Amino acid sequence: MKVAVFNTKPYEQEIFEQLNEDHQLTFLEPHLNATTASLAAGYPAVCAFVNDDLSGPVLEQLAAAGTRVVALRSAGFNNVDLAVAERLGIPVLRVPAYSPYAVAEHTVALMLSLNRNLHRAYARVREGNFALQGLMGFDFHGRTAGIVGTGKIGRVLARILTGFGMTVLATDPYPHDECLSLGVRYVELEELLARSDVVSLHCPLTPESRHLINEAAIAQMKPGVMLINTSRGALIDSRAVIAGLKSGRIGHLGLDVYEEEADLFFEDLSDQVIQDDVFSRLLTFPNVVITAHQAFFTRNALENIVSTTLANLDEFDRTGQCGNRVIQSQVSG
Ligand SMILES: NC(=O)c1ccc[n+]([C@@H]2O[C@H](COP(=O)([O-])OP(=O)(O)OC[C@H]3O[C@@H](n4cnc5c(N)ncnc54)[C@H](O)[C@@H]3O)[C@@H](O)[C@H]2O)c1
Repeated sequence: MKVAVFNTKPYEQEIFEQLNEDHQLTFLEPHLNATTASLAAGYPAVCAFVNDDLSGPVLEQLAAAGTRVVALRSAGFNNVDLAVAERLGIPVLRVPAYSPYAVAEHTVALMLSLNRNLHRAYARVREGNFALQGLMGFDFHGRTAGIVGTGKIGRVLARILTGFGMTVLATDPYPHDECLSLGVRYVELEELLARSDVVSLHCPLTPESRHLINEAAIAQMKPGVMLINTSRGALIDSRAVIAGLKSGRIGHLGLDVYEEEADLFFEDLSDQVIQDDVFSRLLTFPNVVITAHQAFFTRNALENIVSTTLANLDEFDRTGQCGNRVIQSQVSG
């Protein structure tokens, strides 16, 4: 198929070129949005990433210019207006799993960095400052972790954290046998928030889960809680989290995602003034570590993303269908 691959970075292009056999791929640097959608004219397939805009108007433009299928290089699809895609007859394909280990391990990297102040220790030692004042952490062993969403990533995290000797609580509308056999106890969100020393988010972003962590949820958390979000930015109300950090209710915050990340992440903005005051405030706290949506970013995961994307396009090209198609009625419940 002729595929317009939007928002390509050199590291992905290299892997696409290694693994592609059958498709005519055109690599485009710009993000997909209402201004750039015209670049896809004449391409039956559009390949897009998490920070591309697949809202209704963009999908309308793509359909009018001949797009027949959208292949996402991601698991999440909250950037797609599925109702409009369905109405236009554009199937949306995704990569449901590429490496839950990559994201779960990055979650643990954030937990350990925050707890042991590695981000501050690294800078201090390079400056010749070998004092320990302010770097004291705590043993994770014996503490309680709360995992919100025990899907593929949450389950890997549960395995790692039980290995640390933590008590693991979880909340998920669909409790999983693997977690139960690890000794994970499923509780309501309120109990999880009240009892956990570490709260880590691994549920999808839906209209229901938007701002799941808001002022009221933060008020229920243990004083000094560590909050980690490697799922989707808008699960957290950033302004409420800033208030929680200022009051000390939140003792540590680790973010790999941010609700307004589309204008920031994946680009080098180091010589520009950041216009987002909420994000800039988050950067000022000593007990906050932010990474720019890199939890997925391992070679294993990228190879899986690319090979599954190509296989999705193959299947669609051959059969007009795809097992990895996102069906709105199956995800909105
Ligand atoms: N930072 C990254 O690089 C990165 C990479 C991949 C995925 N993600 C994010 O991680 C999320 C989890 O991925 P996954 O592969 O484990 O997904 P998954 O679909 O396997 O699991 C999601 C789980 O969340 C549960 N859930 C749904 N709504 C919930 C709610 N309100 N409260 C509690 N649980 C709820 C579901 O029942 C399911 O068990 C994705 O939705 C995606 O947004 C981030």
